[in-house]
Amino acid sequence: MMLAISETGLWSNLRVRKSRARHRTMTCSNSSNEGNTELGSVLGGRLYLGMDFGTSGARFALIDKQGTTHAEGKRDYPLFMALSGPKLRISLTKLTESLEKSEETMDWARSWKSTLFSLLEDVPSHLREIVTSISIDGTSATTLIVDSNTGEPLWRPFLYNESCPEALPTVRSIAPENHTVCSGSSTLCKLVSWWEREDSQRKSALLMHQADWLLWLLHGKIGVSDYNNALKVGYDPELDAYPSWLLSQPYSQILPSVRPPGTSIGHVKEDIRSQFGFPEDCVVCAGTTDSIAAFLAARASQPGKAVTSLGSTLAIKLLSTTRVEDARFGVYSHRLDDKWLVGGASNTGGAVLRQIFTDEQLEKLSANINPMVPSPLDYYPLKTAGERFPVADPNMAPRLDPRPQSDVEFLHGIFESIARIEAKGYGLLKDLGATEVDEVFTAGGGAKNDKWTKIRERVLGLPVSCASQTEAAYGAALLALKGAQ
Ligand SMILES: Nc1ncnc2c1ncn2[C@@H]1O[C@H](COP(=O)(O)OP(=O)(O)O)[C@@H](O)[C@H]1O
Ligand SMILES: O=C(CO)[C@H](O)[C@H](O)COP(=O)(O)O
Repeated sequence: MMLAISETGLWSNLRVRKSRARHRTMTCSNSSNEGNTELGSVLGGRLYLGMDFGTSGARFALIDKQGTTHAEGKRDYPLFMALSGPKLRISLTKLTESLEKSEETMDWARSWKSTLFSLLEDVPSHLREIVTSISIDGTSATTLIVDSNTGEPLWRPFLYNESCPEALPTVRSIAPENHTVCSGSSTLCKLVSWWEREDSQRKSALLMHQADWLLWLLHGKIGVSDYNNALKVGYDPELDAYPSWLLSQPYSQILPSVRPPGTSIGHVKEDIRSQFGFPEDCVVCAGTTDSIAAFLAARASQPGKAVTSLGSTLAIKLLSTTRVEDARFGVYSHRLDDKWLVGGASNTGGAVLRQIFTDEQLEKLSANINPMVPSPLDYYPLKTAGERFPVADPNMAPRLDPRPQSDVEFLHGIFESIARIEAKGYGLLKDLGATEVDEVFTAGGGAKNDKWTKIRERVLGLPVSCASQTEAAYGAALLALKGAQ
């Protein structure tokens, strides 16, 4: 039995394109998006819906064939606690303790499902009627083990940055040396960890990623993933198949099927279609991961161009003609059509900032930073112990001292230290043989901080600019557009 402690799905930043109003896409340069705003003039009369399920909240973007945004919105994840059985009569103290440990007892699947349907409600109903296709990106390696008959989770989800090092010896014994799955936070380590812990439910179990499961709620064809989300369970996007060393394992029976991102999986289920007023021909398309969606949104198409997602975490993606992977450093390559998105994801990033400063404080303090003067402070900003990239060390400790008296200096030191991690990441990709980076675009909440951008330009020694679009949801909408075509 589930007890919903509180539903805090806050409605924020819903920006609907008003007829005859000028619409402003969410860009760093605040360029406006000129054009006839009459609904009837929506190019081709059809719209494409992308949803991004990030670390701290979810967003949607609704675009037309030309890429013009017609509506966008955001929801924070509501807090559902998975309290069951006699604990229902727990004391307030126990409940408070549970809330404090909310990450362990949070009912994430219920929160994501609730957020999905809240976001669909937030899409203006008159626009929903002309939505042709939908796609979703989710945090990479966020893993659900569900009942293949009902889709109900059999276990709590393993989050993207969760590590299962106890499974590493088994995974290393079957995978090629330094393969992408040879990291404690890989999906395969999470699968092996569950498999070795649970034998009663193996027969009906099915592995799905966060984006796969949310898309399944819309199309109803269980067990379909994409080759970006499936990379970290061991899918080989070059072979376009699971490798034999994985298929020969007993748990390969619970792996999902895999499609290229953006390909149509099927029509929206009838109950969902009638509940939200989607047209009969509305299709649901295979998704991707959040940092790849952010890369797609930036529309960087030449090798050497890169996108740094400065969200709760720091994920870098470099477009390369060569594939590179080395789990010792948390480096792997995603396939993007005929090229490779080489990169990795660090646990440093905005989540550390959010532990210390509010967004308003970040704005105020940043105004007093001189980005051209290097900070002498040498931190390794992490929320908790454990790092994935450019060092794969599940025990790496956060380093955020000494803390200076001045919060401006403290924030400057954090920005500069994260910039150094970013620079180390790009340098590592070059050393491992990837195409050398020549320009970095930025996505995510940190993209709007001009002072941080200047610090990063100085530390990277490269031009750093704002992506024309900064939202992963926009990238997911481009996938939906691709799927419809
Ligand atoms: N002005 C700012 N300067 C730097 N970082 C910021 C600023 N405003 C918000 N952030 C950071 O952006 C992060 C949220 O970015 P977002 O892309 O929404 O994250 P995610 O989707 O990964 O949850 C927060 O952790 C916050 O600390
Ligand atoms: O940090 C993350 C969540 O925000 C993910 O790890 C990020 O998506 C990087 O993974 P991938 O490169 O597979 O997209």
